[in-house]
Amino acid sequence: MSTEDRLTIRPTRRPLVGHVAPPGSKSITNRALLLAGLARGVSHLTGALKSDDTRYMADALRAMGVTVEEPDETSFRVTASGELRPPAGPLFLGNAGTATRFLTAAVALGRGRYVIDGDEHMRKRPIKPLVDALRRLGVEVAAPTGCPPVTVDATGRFAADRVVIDAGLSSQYVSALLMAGACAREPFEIELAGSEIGARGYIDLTLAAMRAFGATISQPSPSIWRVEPTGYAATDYHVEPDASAATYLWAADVLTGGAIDIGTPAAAFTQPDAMAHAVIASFPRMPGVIDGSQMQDAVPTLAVLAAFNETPVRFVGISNLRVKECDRIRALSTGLNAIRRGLATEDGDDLVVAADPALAGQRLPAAIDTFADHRIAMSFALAGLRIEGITILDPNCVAKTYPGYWDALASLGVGLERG
Ligand SMILES: O=C(O)C1=C[C@@H](OP(=O)(O)O)[C@@H](O)[C@H](O)C1
Ligand SMILES: C=C(OP(=O)(O)O)C(=O)O
Repeated sequence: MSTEDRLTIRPTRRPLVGHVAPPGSKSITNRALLLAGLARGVSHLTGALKSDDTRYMADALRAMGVTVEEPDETSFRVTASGELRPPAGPLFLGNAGTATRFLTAAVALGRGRYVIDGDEHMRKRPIKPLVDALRRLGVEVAAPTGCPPVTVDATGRFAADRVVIDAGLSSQYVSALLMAGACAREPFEIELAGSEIGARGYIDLTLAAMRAFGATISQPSPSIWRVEPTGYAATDYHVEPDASAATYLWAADVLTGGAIDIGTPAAAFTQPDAMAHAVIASFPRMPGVIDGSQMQDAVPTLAVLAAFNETPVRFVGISNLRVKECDRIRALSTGLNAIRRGLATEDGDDLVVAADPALAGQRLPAAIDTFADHRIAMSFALAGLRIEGITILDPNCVAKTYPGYWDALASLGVGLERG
């Protein structure tokens, strides 16, 4: 392993104080990029995230004939014809779940062959429910493993005007169908199989972005959405900061008794992970049971914070953390137990964190395997603020959604040692 592949955090002896703005929201940037790519005309996106996940989306759109320019570090100018042309080769989307799922549905209304592929992690993340739904809509789709690569042979239309989808594994399947739906020829209905869906807030983000690009959606019942066949209108769109990224800064603040100003009040976020702010604010008296289903990407942050809580915390409603960038329940229990054996237990799909405020100030050398998962890297860095000897392996994986994370910690005075 090269020295670039490990980063040791030096515990901070003083409260972290300063101003650090999280980057633009990954979820909203990738929605806005796609919708701008499906619109006819020129859209300007500001406040956007530039990271691996959004680069994969932008490059995929470019490969399909959309002009995506980058006037500055937080803006995109997207010029599109309203059609995604078949690319010359497979679209490689790394481990970007949003780009992979959203594009799979969007290209199903293109004309020709599109191959959606990703890295070895993405090739283990399920997409079968979305593929099956597209097949029921008459689209020729093949995904032999139930995960990418996905080959779509599209004819420009859906053969049916409604589809039922099981979104138990990922809400992104519903968001993908909703965004594609406005480009169908007829009004299009999407119904959830079962009323449960993790992180419904992501569907609300999708609807808000679609409406900003001119779509009309109604909701005849909590589990049915009707999308009118309006297509999309190019527009100027501002992306709010990333709430999941904000959770690390909120947690760093309470862990060090600091005063970190992230520039956006928690109540101003529209993303689901902003719900984690109230839980973080309750530290060191976090609740005994935390339902992570509606703020899934914040669970790694909360789980590492829980290690320093006054009382144990059980995380429930998190089963689909097993099919994120890695099996996050396993990665969290592995990392916490590497710090101190017995600190975390997997109980079925629950994660139980045995809190121990006395961890703070100790030297407990641990090399944290991040499993190439940005959120595992970013959350375990929080442990390093209070415990001496925490080394993050593969720290550059934060580039998926927050390339400036280590610089942000350094700007607050956190000591970081490469190698
Ligand atoms: O729609 C979105 O932008 C997202 C939905 C969630 O995924 P699932 O719907 O797969 O749970 C979340 O974990 C992911 O980071 C972003
Ligand atoms: C689950 C995540 O990402 P995605 O599904 O978009 O790859 C995440 O960012 O935590």
